[in-house]
Amino acid sequence: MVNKTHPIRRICCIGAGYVGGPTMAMIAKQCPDIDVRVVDINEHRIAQWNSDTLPIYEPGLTEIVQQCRGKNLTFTTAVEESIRNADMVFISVNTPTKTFGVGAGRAANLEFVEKCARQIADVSEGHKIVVEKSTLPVRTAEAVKRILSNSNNNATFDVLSNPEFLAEGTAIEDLLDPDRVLIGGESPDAIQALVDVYARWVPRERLLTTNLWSSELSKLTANAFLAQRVSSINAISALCEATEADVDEVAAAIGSDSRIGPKFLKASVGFGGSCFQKDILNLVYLCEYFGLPEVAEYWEQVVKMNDFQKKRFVTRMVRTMFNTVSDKKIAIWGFAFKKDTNDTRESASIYVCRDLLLEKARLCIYDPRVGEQQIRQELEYVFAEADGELSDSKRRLIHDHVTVAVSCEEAAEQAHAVALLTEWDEFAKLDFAKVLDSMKKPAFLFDGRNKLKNLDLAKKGFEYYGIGF
Ligand SMILES: NC(=O)C1=CN([C@@H]2O[C@H](COP(=O)(O)OP(=O)(O)OC[C@H]3O[C@@H](n4cnc5c(N)ncnc54)[C@H](O)[C@@H]3O)[C@@H](O)[C@H]2O)C=CC1
Ligand SMILES: O=C(O)[C@H]1O[C@H](OP(=O)(O)OP(=O)(O)OC[C@H]2O[C@@H](n3ccc(=O)[nH]c3=O)[C@H](O)[C@@H]2O)[C@H](O)[C@@H](O)[C@@H]1O
Repeated sequence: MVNKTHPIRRICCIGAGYVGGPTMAMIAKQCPDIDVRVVDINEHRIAQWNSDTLPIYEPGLTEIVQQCRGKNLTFTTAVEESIRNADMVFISVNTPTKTFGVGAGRAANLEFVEKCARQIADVSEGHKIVVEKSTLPVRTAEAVKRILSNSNNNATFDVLSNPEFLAEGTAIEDLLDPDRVLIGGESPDAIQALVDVYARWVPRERLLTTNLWSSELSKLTANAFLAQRVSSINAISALCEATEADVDEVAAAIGSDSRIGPKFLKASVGFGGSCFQKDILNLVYLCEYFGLPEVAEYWEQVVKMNDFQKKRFVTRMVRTMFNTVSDKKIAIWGFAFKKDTNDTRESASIYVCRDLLLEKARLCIYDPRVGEQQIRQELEYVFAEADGELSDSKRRLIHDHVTVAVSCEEAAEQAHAVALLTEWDEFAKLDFAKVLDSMKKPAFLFDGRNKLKNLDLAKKGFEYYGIGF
């Protein structure tokens, strides 16, 4: 159906999530001659993509979607038809950590990727390029190729790996001006076809081409290195608190060494997000699988340090508040895993809230982009048993001890403490005299992002504690 060296005219992306949606919107914007179809089995999500309120919050995304939707960008549940008509099919489905069976808690669950590959094999005709956009364990393309080789209609395929490096909250900036786009593959024609798509707006020298396995492994490695930097500075933050050093000063001092660099050295209550932990655990699993237990242990420490940092934050709160937070009202400012996103997956807030609830604190949670239902779902999920069931006692604990506020001020009203857990800019713009006035005294403020550090809140009457000083 498609000549191997033809330019790409029709793209189908399976998975309308945080990656599929923005990535395809950017391709549609930059390539008006390419018809881009984003498909998903989740009807609700597709309906949201077709509405005025997109399923994900990402600065700049709505404008691009509105510009292209109805022209060369379509969101649809017509999965098979869209695959059949495409020259190039991106697989951008979720690859969560396995929760059952072999590799549970570590390996990536590739069920959804495999289903996509089977569906592509079933419905395709002629020749197609299949692009792995999801983050996958190294050597996954081998399995994808084997599945595709059993096509119903003798279709032929090239498989490429094109991992995505965007960060949430800055997805549009990252897609518009990426440090690099990585394309791994075996067929020079297929690689060139994808290079030609990105070359419409990304300078050629930033389009890196590698073999399949390097590309797959580079994605896991990039996330592992990034997360390692956060865990490293967080480890140092604990030492700073014990020694009167200031972690932000240490970060600035080491970051000005050009070999270290200043980015990703912000100490925090711990990294969150759907990928860092998942991808490192996946790397750990792979290392164990390939008989490299020392390498596995080395990387696992990054996740352990992150867990320690979240626990340490709660322990410090409890100790500071006279060793008990039972029945104390604590305002939680921020539930998303970072600012400028509505994503709460693996957010440090979830774990801080869980541990405070186990101490029987009363939580009043506010996040500018996360609604009550999502907050309650995350808390129910974190308290669920291994079989996914929530016990009555835990349901009651959440029900009786959690309220959700519509503003920071409301959350802080009559609170014994505030815990700032997401670095939303609006938190630094509050009238802190008013906040102080409304709180119980001493008014404790635990800043898990050092967001308010420069506001001299200690001088203004708060008992102010940050990270790493
Ligand atoms: N969230 C992020 O910032 C980044 C994520 N990634 C990777 O990209 C991949 C996707 O991540 P997200 O977009 O965050 O996931 P997501 O969970 O937001 O979206 C995945 C979508 O795929 C759909 N889906 C699953 N199976 C399907 C099937 N058989 N047919 C049609 N639709 C199907 C789901 O319904 C869901 O809407 C993951 O591998 C992730 O590790 C990579 C870079 C950044
Ligand atoms: O594969 C992925 O999913 C993506 O994961 C991260 O992106 P993301 O998780 O969206 O956001 P980051 O900006 O990396 O932040 C991750 C977490 O680390 C925390 N963080 C980050 C940087 C820092 O200095 N300190 C710190 O605590 C953030 O608050 C957040 O909780 C990577 O930055 C992306 O390149 C990658 O594509």
